[in-house]
Amino acid sequence: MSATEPRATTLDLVPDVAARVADAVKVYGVGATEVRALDHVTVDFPAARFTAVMGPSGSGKSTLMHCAAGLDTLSAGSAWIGGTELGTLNDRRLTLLRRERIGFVFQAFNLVPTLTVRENITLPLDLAGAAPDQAWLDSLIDVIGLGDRLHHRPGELSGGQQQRVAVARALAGRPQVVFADEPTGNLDSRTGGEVLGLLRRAVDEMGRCVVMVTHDPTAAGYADQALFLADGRLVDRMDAPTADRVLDRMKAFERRQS
Ligand SMILES: Nc1ncnc2c1ncn2[C@@H]1O[C@H](COP(=O)(O)OP(=O)(O)OP(=O)(O)O)[C@@H](O)[C@H]1O
Repeated sequence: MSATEPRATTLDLVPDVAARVADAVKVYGVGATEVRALDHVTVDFPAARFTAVMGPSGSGKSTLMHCAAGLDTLSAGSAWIGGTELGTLNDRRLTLLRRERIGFVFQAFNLVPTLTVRENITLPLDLAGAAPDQAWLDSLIDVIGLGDRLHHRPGELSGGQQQRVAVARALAGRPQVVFADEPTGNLDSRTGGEVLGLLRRAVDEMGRCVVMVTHDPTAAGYADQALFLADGRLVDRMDAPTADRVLDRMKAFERRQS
């Protein structure tokens, strides 16, 4: 490619990649306070696959997720959602892309307490002025198993039920990718399992790409692949992880670091 040619902004050769970061570097602060939160990380998040991002506290998991989702910008390298490089977008287009192509699930549920379950689920669509796809919404409501609670407020639901609503909200706009940051961090193991089963169904039955940051080997066991970060670097990955294998790998890292 000549120096005068425009930079490529599509990834046509890899259509099955829903999200990607390439040679990603993120530096916070300057001089003595500089922290290299991501240090040349390249990773693909395939379509219709569930990826768990693991690693010790401070290893860069949230930074990776925030930069991949366009909530934060990279210091160097590129982040892509499908064929769109986020660094080429202005703020308005980035906001639209996040709204239309990405769903988010947070540890703290983040539902609006004054709205009903149904209103919370359709909130992103309402804010975007988009017409809901009724058949899709019906199937989501069916999958989360809260059809009899649609007119309840979040305060009348258990934590696990609230997080199931948050997952439905994340999926309501049929996003290309769902980013989930410790989605089971506030839940006991049984309700956590329900939420993870729901994310799994979003991948298997709805073809979504799910990227989940977690500390929990059991949660990672629901994923198709687990990525391991340490000191801002991608140090390992595991296909078809199980809780036991992930736990063994984490112990091995700890032994190596001590
Ligand atoms: N806004 C910020 N300003 C300065 N440093 C930051 C900022 N955000 C994160 N960091 C630093 O970047 C590094 C990676 O942080 P990050 O939150 O991505 O780690 P993490 O793996 O998600 O950690 P945890 O599991 O504790 O949530 C840490 O050293 C952190 O202190």
